[in-house]
Amino acid sequence: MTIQWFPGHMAKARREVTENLKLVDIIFELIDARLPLSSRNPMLDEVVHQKTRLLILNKMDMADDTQTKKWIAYFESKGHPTVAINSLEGKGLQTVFKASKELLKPKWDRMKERGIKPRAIRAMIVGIPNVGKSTLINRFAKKNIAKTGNTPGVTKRQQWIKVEKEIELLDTPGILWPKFEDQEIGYKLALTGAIKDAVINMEDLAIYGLRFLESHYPRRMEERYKVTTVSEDLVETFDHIGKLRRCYGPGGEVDYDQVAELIVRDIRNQQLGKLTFDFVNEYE
Ligand SMILES: Nc1nc2c(ncn2[C@@H]2O[C@H](COP(=O)(O)OP(=O)(O)OP(=O)(O)O)[C@@H](O)[C@H]2O)c(=O)[nH]1
Repeated sequence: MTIQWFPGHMAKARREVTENLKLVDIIFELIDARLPLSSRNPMLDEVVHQKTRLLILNKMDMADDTQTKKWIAYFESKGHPTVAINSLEGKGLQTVFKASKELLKPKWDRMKERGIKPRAIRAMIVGIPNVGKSTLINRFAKKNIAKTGNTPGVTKRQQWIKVEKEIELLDTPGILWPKFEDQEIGYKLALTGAIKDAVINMEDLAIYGLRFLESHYPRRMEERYKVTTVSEDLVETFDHIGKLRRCYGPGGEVDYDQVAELIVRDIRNQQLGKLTFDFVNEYE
């Protein structure tokens, strides 16, 4: 699903998240592990206020492991509990449960002290499009299909999915918009498939991708494309890659559109390995 984020849609999305916040004890902020800053919603801090929150770096199978570890340490140092998971294969889900229980223990202890019978922890997922919200919900749901049904006092279309003995998840995630303020973030989101190709110029994106590889993963670029630097004269680099990978037009000349698509596809399909596009040391 690709959403056009007009002001009206943004206001509606924000309103929905704010409404659902009242129903839950904890927010699972789903982030793309390849883009730990660029895939966060710029206003979520404001929307969430004091609500307990767990940062979940999803798609860890596609991200650079060294960077993922650094990002977890970075967020934790800023006071944000953080875990990394792979929703597609259901890896790391136990860390989500464990962290949720730990984070809510003080609240639950207080409830017990006041004689309130412990109930399940209620959670909701919030994240930008394509970050893996539905995949994670399905993963949770399949493990423990029993839906708990409508809870009194809760809008009837909302269902709670029992994901674990003591945890329930709202079956509708909160979808918020990504950051679009700068072009670089746009390119990063496009390289991970979070933005539709139609709104992006493929050649610009491929050039951004190559320059990113040159500065952050030069050895992998060399292995794949047999170049160590991106030439000032981009035609030279495109010609080189085009010949290497046989991207020819009908007349036998290098087809630059094909080259651009190939580079973007290679990056997205992990032909250059596991990549993280936000480098933690650039933000520290
Ligand atoms: N490799 C990998 N792919 C994942 C993971 N989680 C989700 N995906 C893939 O990411 C894509 C988007 O996942 P969705 O679950 O549809 O994302 P969403 O956040 O619900 O997207 P919207 O409905 O657009 O808001 C799908 O192709 C998933 O298979 C993961 O942990 N690892």
